[in-house]
Amino acid sequence: MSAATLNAMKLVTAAEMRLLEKRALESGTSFGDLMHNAGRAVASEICGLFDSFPGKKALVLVGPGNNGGDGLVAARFLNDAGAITHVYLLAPRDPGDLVYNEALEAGISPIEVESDAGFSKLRELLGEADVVVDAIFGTGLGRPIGGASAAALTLVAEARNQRPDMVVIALDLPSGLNADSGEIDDSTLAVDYTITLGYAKRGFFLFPGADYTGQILVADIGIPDGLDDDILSEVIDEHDVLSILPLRPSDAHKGSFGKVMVVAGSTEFIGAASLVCQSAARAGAGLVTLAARQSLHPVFAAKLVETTHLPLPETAHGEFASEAAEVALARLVKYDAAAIGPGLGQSPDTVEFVHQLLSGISENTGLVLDADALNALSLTPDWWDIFNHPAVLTPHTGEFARLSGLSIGEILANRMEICRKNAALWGKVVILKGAHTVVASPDGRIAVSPSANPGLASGGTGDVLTGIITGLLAQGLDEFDAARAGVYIHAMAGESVRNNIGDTGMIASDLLIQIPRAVKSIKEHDHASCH
Ligand SMILES: NC(=O)C1=CN([C@@H]2O[C@H](COP(=O)(O)OP(=O)(O)OC[C@H]3O[C@@H](n4cnc5c(N)ncnc54)[C@H](OP(=O)(O)O)[C@@H]3O)[C@@H](O)[C@H]2O)[C@@H](O)CC1
Ligand SMILES: [K+]
Repeated sequence: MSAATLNAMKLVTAAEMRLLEKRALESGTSFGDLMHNAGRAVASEICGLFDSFPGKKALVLVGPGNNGGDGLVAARFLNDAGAITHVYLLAPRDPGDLVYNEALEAGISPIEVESDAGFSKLRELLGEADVVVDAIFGTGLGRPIGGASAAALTLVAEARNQRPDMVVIALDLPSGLNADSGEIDDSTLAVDYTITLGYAKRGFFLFPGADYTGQILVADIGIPDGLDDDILSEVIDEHDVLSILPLRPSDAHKGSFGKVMVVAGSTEFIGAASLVCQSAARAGAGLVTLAARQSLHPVFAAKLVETTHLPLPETAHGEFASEAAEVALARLVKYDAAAIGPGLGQSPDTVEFVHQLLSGISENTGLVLDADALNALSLTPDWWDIFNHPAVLTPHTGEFARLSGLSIGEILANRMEICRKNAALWGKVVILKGAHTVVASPDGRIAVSPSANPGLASGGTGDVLTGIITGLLAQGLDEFDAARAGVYIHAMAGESVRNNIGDTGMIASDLLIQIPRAVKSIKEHDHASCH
């Protein structure tokens, strides 16, 4: 979770970055200052990566636009810091270009792109460089990369394979990575570090781009404070989570931490209900009750000893009886939050049961809908016009496709933007699960998980997330806070398991005991950082 160590990290699109730049200029900062700050900050970050920097060999690949301009400034500061610095120009710079002339004055002799296809000079430099900076294209890329720039990037990738010690840095972003969608160009480099200017870009947390950035470092380029209040996307951060976690007063009793009802499980999917109940309790809920069909009760009663039980009436065929929803609703008025859906199945009687529950549930009950509750909703066209209870929806990509009518390809092409738009349309907090899970609020806020853990791609881990969020809702958090804190705690629990056993063979039950440990670690981290 390397990104989690960064301070609250806002995420911008290329258009938002241009807007922030415009605001900075309007508030009196000059573009020259921004570029100077950018190049200096990048050089300073690079120096900090080495125990001793003087004498190191730095190669800066410079493109035609302002990203290349930043590269020229960075080269000057790397030179000042004692590096043997070479600049390789992939396109001619304007003779009147200030930063180009400053580089010349500092004694740097830029090397013009070679006209022969062999790139012998570039190969020679790559054979020796300790650090290579990709300053070819930034947010202004307008078409696929071709010609000398593509060839140069390919040569860097080859050199990097031969000399793994060589450190490759992307300035602002790896050339060819789309700042908004995370799409990449064929020649985009998978770098060791991305030193990004002012703000991290959304595309760093979207695939395939997320696999290309290496560690992300955000360089301060002097955009004045207070200009980014309307930037609503960010990476979920430990300090934010700490600030929203419920307090645990010493004189608490079980009622202090809220009551959760879990409506889940079927003959086929027994385990889902257990995982939700245990996760809600592990997230701190005071009391968890499982409402499941009565014939399943003996199994659950043996397995879930801390949970209380509400057996629901069923038919002779093992389906929910028509009065089952009424029984659940009568009890639900005493509960603070409910999780509905995991492992319920999709038979017509179950769908009818879910519809009855959702149409009768009180506004005061915090609600998390997952799995078969989402599938049941999807069966009603324009379901969001009818079901207007506030709720957290936790779809994976397939469930999101059913809820929205979009194809999986359309969703994967821009998960953040799609999630944001649909959260607004549906009037719900929506969690689009996957690597770098996205949480979107109807008011436009987006929170992204810092974690992409393949170990979590196994059955039941989503049920654990649902339980955690419902447990947090019961303790009084609002939907968006419960969702982002829940996603973060779930990710931390997953990282702990991965650290212990690796990313293969992790099972959802492994996460359970890690939930309170994750909460403890968040609280202790704050304690440590205060002293
Ligand atoms: N925002 C901020 O606050 C600050 C931003 N800063 C920096 O500005 C960067 C954005 O700069 P930018 O707009 O000049 O774009 P950039 O990526 O350098 O390239 C554009 C050039 O490339 C060209 N071109 C495009 N595609 C091409 C292709 N496939 N193949 C060949 N050519 C291609 C295009 O020319 P054209 O399309 O007209 O042919 C144009 O000449 C940003 O990433 C950051 O580093 C800082 O300096 C200061 C503060
Ligand atoms: K770049």
